[in-house]
Amino acid sequence: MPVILIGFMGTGKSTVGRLLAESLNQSFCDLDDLIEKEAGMTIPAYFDTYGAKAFRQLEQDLLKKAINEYDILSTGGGTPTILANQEVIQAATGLTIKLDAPIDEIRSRIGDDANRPIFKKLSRQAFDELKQQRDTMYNQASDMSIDTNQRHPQEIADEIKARIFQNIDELNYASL
Ligand SMILES: Nc1ncnc2c1ncn2[C@@H]1O[C@H](COP(=O)(O)OP(=O)(O)OP(=O)(O)O)[C@@H](O)[C@H]1O
Ligand SMILES: O=C(O)C1=C[C@@H](O)[C@@H](O)[C@H](O)C1
Ligand SMILES: [Mg+2]
Repeated sequence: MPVILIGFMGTGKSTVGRLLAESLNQSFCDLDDLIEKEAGMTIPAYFDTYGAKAFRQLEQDLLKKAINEYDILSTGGGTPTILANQEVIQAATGLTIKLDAPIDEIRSRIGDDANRPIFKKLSRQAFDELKQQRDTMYNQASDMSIDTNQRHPQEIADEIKARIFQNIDELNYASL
């Protein structure tokens, strides 16, 4: 069953997705990594060179491709904020899971990581507001939400694994 991880930047989508794929021995794609590979440059360099609109278009094109190719897909923090991407995610047959964390925990996790152009450019207040605004979209696009605060990424991957097996059991039971 394909798993799509969504959520605000710094909630651990890339970290947990990788661990989950390793533990299930399934294929994994990190959409941001795929974008960087395809573009031949880092995301901040892509934003600086081509702008946010071009970035979102490339992200959308690669989301459509990757969603059918991989078992576990970690999206970028902004992926579900685009309507067309929400539709692609909702049309996928797997489980879409929102990862979450309190805003101060997110701030301390991403700290001065220069690889997140949106974080770098926003004031503290604007960053808080962006999370609130985006949370509504993540909630709409996901089947379940997991609070990652004070939890090791491996523990979160294990919880997702348990939820996947629970889901498969329920589907099998329903088809009896
Ligand atoms: N559960 C956790 N507890 C503490 N630190 C974490 C946890 N999960 C991830 N981290 C750390 O937080 C930082 C951001 O994690 P990660 O890159 O996985 O987030 P992301 O959701 O993929 O962000 P983005 O949307 O920007 O791609 C990393 O330094 C990672 O090691
Ligand atoms: O929150 C966002 O809009 C982003 C998050 C990152 O994963 C990258 O996709 C990029 O930096 C944009
Ligand atoms: Mg990531």
